[in-house]
Amino acid sequence: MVAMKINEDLQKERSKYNFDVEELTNFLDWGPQYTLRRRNLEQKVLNVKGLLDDIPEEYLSHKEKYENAVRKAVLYYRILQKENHSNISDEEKTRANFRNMISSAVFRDNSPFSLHYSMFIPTIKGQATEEQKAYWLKRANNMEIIGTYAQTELGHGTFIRGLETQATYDPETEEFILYSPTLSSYKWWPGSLAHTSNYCVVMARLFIKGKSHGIHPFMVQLRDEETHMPLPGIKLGEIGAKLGFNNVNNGFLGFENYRIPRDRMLMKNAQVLKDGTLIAATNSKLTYGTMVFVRVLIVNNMANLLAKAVTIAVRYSAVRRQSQPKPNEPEPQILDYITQQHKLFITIATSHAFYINAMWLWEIYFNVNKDLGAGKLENLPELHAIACCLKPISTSDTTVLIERCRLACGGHGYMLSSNLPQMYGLATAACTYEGENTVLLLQAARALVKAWSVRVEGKPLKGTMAYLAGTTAPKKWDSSVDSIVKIFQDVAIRKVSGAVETLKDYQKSGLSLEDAWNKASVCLTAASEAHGRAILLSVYKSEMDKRTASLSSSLKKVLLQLVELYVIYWALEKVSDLLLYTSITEKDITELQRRYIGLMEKIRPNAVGLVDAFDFRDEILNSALGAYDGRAYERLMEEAMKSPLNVEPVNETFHKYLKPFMLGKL
Ligand SMILES: CCCCCCCCCCCCCCCCCCCCCC(=O)SCCNC(=O)CCNC(=O)[C@H](O)C(C)(C)COP(=O)(O)OP(=O)(O)OC[C@H]1O[C@@H](n2cnc3c(N)ncnc32)[C@H](O)[C@@H]1OP(=O)(O)O
Ligand SMILES: Cc1cc2nc3c(=O)[nH]c(=O)nc-3n(C[C@H](O)[C@H](O)[C@H](O)COP(=O)(O)OP(=O)(O)OC[C@H]3O[C@@H](n4cnc5c(N)ncnc54)[C@H](O)[C@@H]3O)c2cc1C
Repeated sequence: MVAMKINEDLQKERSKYNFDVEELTNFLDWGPQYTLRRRNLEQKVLNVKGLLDDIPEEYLSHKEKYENAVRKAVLYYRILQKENHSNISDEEKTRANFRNMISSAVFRDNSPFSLHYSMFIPTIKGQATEEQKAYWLKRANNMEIIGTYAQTELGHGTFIRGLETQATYDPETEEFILYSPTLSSYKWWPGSLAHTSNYCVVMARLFIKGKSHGIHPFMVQLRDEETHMPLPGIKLGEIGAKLGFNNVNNGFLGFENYRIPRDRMLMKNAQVLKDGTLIAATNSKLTYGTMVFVRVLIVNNMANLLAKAVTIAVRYSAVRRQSQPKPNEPEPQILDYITQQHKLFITIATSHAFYINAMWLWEIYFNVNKDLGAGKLENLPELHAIACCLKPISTSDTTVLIERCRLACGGHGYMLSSNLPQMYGLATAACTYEGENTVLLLQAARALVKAWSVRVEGKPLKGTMAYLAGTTAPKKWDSSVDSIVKIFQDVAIRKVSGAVETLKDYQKSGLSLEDAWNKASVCLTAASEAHGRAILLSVYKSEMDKRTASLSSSLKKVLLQLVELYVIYWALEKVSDLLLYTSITEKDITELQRRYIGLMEKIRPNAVGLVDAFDFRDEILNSALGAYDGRAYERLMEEAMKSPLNVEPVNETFHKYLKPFMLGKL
């Protein structure tokens, strides 16, 4: 094997760590056994020939990009499918996949099968009867069929109750007739829908004997299994080029009186009997189950995206030298600039905070899911409320921080070969999909307003809302990490009480609840954000205290420095709230700022170690700037040479246009 030549600056950085990188990797992976599993899977995938692109995706046309993505998806998912067949529970599978990012070695812009795994299979699991599962899950797991989740329509994404696609039951033939009555009722957006899937779960409005019974899921065959032609009555196509997700084959779908048998309605929660009798679900929101599952997944996914982005930006910042602050001294590594550390170290800490919160959220999800299996629904609203805070906060923070990582790489960060712009595209999509962020914060606000009325009635509050029973009196400032975390709860109490007051005031002025809600909605989303931040901070702190107990003291110290950095960063970001609701003074704020700078100095020697511990192989980073060896300039040049424009020294446009133009002939 040829020894890898490592950039000297990076080599020096790697001699400075004061913790064990492998120990941190194991910690982030949820245990060493999962590190091993992840690495084995990565190796298996990377051993497959033809999976990695010779020509970068971005030089392909829209059509070629899709075709190349499908070619790779087939090779890639065959391996994944074998892994998923191994005999482990969903809970175990989740842990094993927690930091699985190998797909980003294969696709920079997501995959045409991602909806099959992230939504189609989970919907069958969550919405189908045992009998339906036995049939459909087997086919889906074997990838005999490829599916997607078709909910959003041209006219409605957010407002599910406004969906127009009709599923009318015909008791004569025991069939549902699917119909798209308007242009706005066309399904629009589902990934894989355009040319990849041959089946999908369609969310449609159920009509029985002329009466509407709300939205229900239906398993629908879209294409002939042999020829892949759209079936008669199905209108399918692709929605066109997007900011990102260009491998994902998002499509549109309309129905012209398309008939499906009765047993194609997924009937775990609600059933339509042969004679058209409807047995309604115990809770109509059970139909929204897949969305909750994906919202939970997203927090973990954002932690992974951030980890990748910051690995690239920190390694690049260690090899990049710029400016000359001290005369006659060499140009410093840009990582030594405090402003650069301010951009990057919070990104490392945020990734940890999201990992820890995602682990915590997964446990809640699995417990609630077990309860649902036993017919117990009482913890579902809380899970929904938490997901409606953490999904928006994690996606919007990730979007901001990936952009910050890109800016931290200067001009080179603007190159697609850095992979940072594509990661931005993936993160910002998540602010919209699976429930637009503002809309979800407003859902969480409903739960908070309800909780407030429970408090007013003097009844106990449960779980993540229990702290809302605390006093609304101004808080004495105390700068210990534990106290600041607690103060974020106090800020949330004040914001919730303020939002409820605003809402009530508008109602008292004569507005309807709906109009008052609309007028108070900026305060309401701010209250939800504050509640979400309070959860994020307290879970990060308390879980880290718990989980680091068994770690070496050196690693524990580094991890707790990041917790402190995160807490102080947010205290400074939200200083206006602290000034409003606590006794914090200008002197306290200056002290916090100094402490924040001091922490960055402590973290600085470990910066490269911290990102190395994310343990992303170069293929996964897929970036000219972030490779382990730090040869950023060489790779930028290698990538530039892949540009199709560099194939010939003179482009034909010279003869066709430039020359005649310069000679005044054009
Ligand atoms: C295991 C293996 C692991 C490995 C797995 C494999 C790994 C794969 C790799 C993974 C990588 C990860 C990345 C994935 C990539 C994905 C790609 C992109 C996918 C993008 C897909 C999409 O983008 S797909 C469409 C999503 N489209 C929405 O997301 C619509 C939002 N819109 C709403 O969601 C509703 O429209 C909205 C607003 C609630 C109002 O709904 P509405 O009008 O019916 O309700 P109202 O407002 O009237 O009422 C509200 C009352 O309902 C209660 N409630 C409402 N929802 C509830 C719920 N879910 N559960 C319980 N309760 C609920 C609430 O708590 C209120 O309760 P209360 O009344 O007591 O206050
Ligand atoms: C990359 C990508 C992939 C997707 N994949 C799928 C898929 O596989 N399957 C699928 O079914 N769908 C998919 N979607 C669709 C996605 O779920 C919707 O776009 C999303 O739910 C937002 O709905 P919308 O587009 O109707 O936005 P709108 O609801 O129209 O939002 C527009 C604006 O209106 C505001 N707004 C809307 N309602 C309210 C309200 N009640 N109060 C205050 N403000 C409001 C929003 O905050 C936003 O600012 C995908 C979308 C994207 C971008």
